[in-house]
Amino acid sequence: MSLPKAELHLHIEGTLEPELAFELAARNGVELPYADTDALRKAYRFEDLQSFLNLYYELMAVLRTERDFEDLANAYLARAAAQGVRHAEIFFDPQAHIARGVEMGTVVEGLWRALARSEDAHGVSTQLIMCFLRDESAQSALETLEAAKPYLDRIVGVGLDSAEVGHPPVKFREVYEAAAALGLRRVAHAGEEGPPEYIVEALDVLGVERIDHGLRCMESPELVARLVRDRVPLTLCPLSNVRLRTVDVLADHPLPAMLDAGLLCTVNSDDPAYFGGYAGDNFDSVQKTLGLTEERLRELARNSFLASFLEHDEGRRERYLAEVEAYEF
Ligand SMILES: Nc1ncnc2[nH]cnc12
Ligand SMILES: [Zn+2]
Repeated sequence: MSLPKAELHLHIEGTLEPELAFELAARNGVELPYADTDALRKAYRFEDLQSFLNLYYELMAVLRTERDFEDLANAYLARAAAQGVRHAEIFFDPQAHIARGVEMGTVVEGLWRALARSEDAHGVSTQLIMCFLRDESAQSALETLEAAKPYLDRIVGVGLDSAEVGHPPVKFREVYEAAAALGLRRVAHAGEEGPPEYIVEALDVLGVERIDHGLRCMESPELVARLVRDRVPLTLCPLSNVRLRTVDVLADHPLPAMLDAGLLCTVNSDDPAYFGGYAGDNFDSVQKTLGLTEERLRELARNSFLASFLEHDEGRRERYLAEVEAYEF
């Protein structure tokens, strides 16, 4: 669906399509333990978040040079643009690269080469959000923030991702305080597999402005009331939820109930190469399977721009919002 939208929950490493993975593997002399792209695609059957993360981290071995990160981001931006994405706030996972001997500068500069010409090349404005891996130590997150200091003009905010359960937001209090002091915006994954309490903690302890996923807020009417009252955006990823078995089938997804409750929901792709669709595909799926009306779809698109970090550029936000209103289904 080409309805104009902002994508606010997108891991750039999760856009690595099998074809590009093999191309980069050949370019860098990296051996992949899969015979071909078909064999790799067959591995895309996940039991839960961890089983996905295992493959996600394994395939990152092919990303080694600035050019690799540039090619990765360019491929994503072209696909996103074709599905109506007008603005993308892009997550990246520096610790997963630094641990393999790929420096912060290689990652950020490589991504930046694509992002810097994205508006001209694809008509998509962009921002970068650096995520901390929550299954790594708090000390490692602090070191990562330190390593990012030379690149802060290219990074709008920080996020928190990877294996959720057992790694509550409070573990990262210090690094989020330091990030806030540096003027960085704050978001965090919470309530994907973890309990509603993690959402509360992300808000109260980490001071986040948006919750990534946040699905499990629906278990707490009190929390829903708070999220509605404070207009806290949730960056939902319906196809991801099905593939990672957070919901059994898309028809059971709580998105309609969440919209009815007055939550500020957005629809995003998370790791589109792995979960069967980009942003527009996610919109198509919820329209078809959940029967969302055109007015609801327009609301989701509007929300995506309202929840974006375009604050410094109100003119642009207004232009995007006008495009949403003018869109003809
Ligand atoms: N859906 C997700 N949840 C947590 N960490 C992630 N890293 C990449 N995708 C993720
Ligand atoms: Zn995610």
